[in-house]
Amino acid sequence: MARHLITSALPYINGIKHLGNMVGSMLPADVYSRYLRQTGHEVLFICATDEHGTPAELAAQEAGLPVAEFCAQAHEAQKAVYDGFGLSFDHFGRSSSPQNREITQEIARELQRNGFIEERSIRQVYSNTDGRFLPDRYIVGTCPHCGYDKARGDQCENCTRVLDPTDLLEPRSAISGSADLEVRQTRHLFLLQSKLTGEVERWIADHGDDWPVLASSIARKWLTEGLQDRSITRDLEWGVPVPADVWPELAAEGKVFYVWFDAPIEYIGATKEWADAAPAERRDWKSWWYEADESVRYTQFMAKDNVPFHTVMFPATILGSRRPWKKVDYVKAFNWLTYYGGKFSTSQKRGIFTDVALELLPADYWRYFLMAHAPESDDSSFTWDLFASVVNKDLADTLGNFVNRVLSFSRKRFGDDVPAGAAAGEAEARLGEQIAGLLAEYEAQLDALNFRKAAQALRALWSAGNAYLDEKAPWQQVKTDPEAAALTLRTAMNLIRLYAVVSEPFIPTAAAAMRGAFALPSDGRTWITGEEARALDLVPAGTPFTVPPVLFAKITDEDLAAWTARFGGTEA
Ligand SMILES: Nc1ncnc2c1ncn2[C@@H]1O[C@H](COP(=O)(O)OP(=O)(O)OP(=O)(O)O)[C@@H](O)[C@H]1O
Ligand SMILES: [Zn+2]
Repeated sequence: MARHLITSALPYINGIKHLGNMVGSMLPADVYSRYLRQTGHEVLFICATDEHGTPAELAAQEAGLPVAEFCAQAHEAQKAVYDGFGLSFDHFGRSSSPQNREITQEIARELQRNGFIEERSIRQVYSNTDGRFLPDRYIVGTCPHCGYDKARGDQCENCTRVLDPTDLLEPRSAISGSADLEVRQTRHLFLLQSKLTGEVERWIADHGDDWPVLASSIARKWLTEGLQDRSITRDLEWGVPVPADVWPELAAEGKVFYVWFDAPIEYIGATKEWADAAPAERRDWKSWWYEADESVRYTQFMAKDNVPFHTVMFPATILGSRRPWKKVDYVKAFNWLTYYGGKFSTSQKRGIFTDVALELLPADYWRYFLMAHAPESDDSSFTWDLFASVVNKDLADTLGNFVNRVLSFSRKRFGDDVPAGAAAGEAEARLGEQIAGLLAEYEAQLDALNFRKAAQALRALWSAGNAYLDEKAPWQQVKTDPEAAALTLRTAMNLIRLYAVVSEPFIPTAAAAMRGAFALPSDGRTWITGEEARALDLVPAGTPFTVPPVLFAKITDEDLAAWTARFGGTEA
C-alpha cells in the first residue's frame, strides 16, 4: 500500500477565503484524502496558513493589530471555517511556526554552501520617517496613466497597469503617509536559479509527463522562458529572519526571507509541527519527507497561478539544497472558478466567501456543487441558478428524496426493522451488476483524480436507485404482493447503506446521517468491494432503522431571489 502525502496550496492569511480558493486547492485535496483513507491507504494530509509578507503586514495595519497578533487571530478564523467545511487535515499549521523557521534557514544555509546564493546590491525606496526600506506595495501615489491617487508601487488597482515605484507621481509611504522618501542602495540575497535550470529541466522531463497537461504545460512554458536569479529576501519585520551565523550583516539589518521562499517549505514545516504536536505518539515526520522510500507518493493540489512556484521554483530550491527532500510526484492543478464569468475578488469583496457560505447552507451542499463543477479542464462559473438547480436535482431529488421515500414508506408498511420479503430476483441481479460497474467507474475516476467525472459516477449511483424504485414501484407492489414490496425496500435500503459509505468523500455529513439510519452491530466499515456491491446484502433483514431528518432541503425561489440580490448575481 502506498503512503500518500497530500498537500493543499497554503491559503494566504490576509482574509477569509472565497469559494474559488476552496475548490482550487483545499476541497479536492480533502475529497482525495478521504477516499484514500477509506480505501485503506495511509494518508498524511497537510495544510497551513501562509502568513508572511507585505499583504499580511498591510492587513494587520488595517486591522490595527500587531502583525503576529493579527495572524494568530486570522489563522483561528480560517481554521474554524475549514472545520465547518469538514476538511480532514491531519495538521493545519502556520508558516510562521518555529519549525518552518528552522527548516527554511537550514535550506538557505545549504543553498549557500552549494554556491546557489549570492549577495547583490539593488536600489530601493527608503522612508526616512519610517526608518525602513519600503516594499513596492508600501509606496502609494498618483497613477501616471489614470490619475488614481491611491495607486501602489507595484500596480494601479484602478486601471490595473503594472507600475514601478518610481513611476508614481507624489509618492508617499503607505505606513506613515510621509513623502520623505529616497532611493538607496541595499543588499539582498539572490537564489541563482539560472544555475539550476538544467537540473530542473531534467527533473520535469522525468516527471512532468505524469502530471495533468495544465500543470506540465505551465511548468514547461516557464522553463522555456528561462529561470531568472531571484531575490529571496525582503526588508520586512514579519518573516523568517536571514540566519545570522551565515549572513551577520544582513541579519543585523533585519532582512527576512521572501514569502514565496518559505511558504512551500512550510509543507515540510507543518509536517514537523504535526509530529511535535503529539510527542507521545512518536510521529515520524522525516519518513514522509527525508530520504522517503518508494512507498511515499506525494500529491499537491493548487490552482494554476501557483503551478510555477511548485513545479519550478520550489523544486529548484530543493535540488539546490543537495538534500534528499521528497519532491512532488503528482501536481493536480485547477483552472479558475469564476463568479458569473468574472473574478472572485477578496479585495473587491466580489463573490461568495467561505464563512458566509456556511451561514447560508451546510457544508455538504457546497462541497458537492463545487466538486461536481470543479474548474478542472477549463474555468467554470458559479451562478446562483446553476447552484440551486444542482442542489435541488442531485442532492434533494435524486439522493435525499430516495433515502427519505424508502425509509418512510418501509416504516409505514413494515415497521422499524428492515423487512425480509422475497428472495432477490432478476431485477436485483441486474441492479447489482449496474451498481458494481458504476462503483468501479467511480473508483477509477477518483484514482485518476478526475473529480468531475467521479461526481458524475456518484450521481449515476444515486440515479440507479431511483430507476430501480420506479421500475419496481413498491407502493403499487404492496397492494398485491407485500413480499415483493419488502424485497424492493430491503434492496433499496442496501443501496442507502452503500451510498452512506461511498458518498463520504464528497458529502461526509449526509453520509454519516445515512450510516446512522441503520443499527448495524459493528460500523467500522470503510469501503465496499465490487462483490459486495453486486450482492447488495450489507444490511440484513431484521436490522432496526430510523428515518433521518431530510438530508437536503430544496433551495426555494425566494432563497434564490434573495441570495442573487444580496450577492449581486450578474455578469462581470
Ligand atoms: N477563483 C479561483 N478558482 C480556483 N482557485 C483559486 C481561485 N482563486 C485563488 N485560487 C487558489 O486558491 C489557493 C489559495 O490562494 P491564496 O490564498 O493565495 O489566494 P489568492 O491566490 O491570493 O486568491 P485571491 O486573491 O482571489 O484571494 C491557491 O492555490 C490559488 O491558486
Ligand atoms: Zn491607473
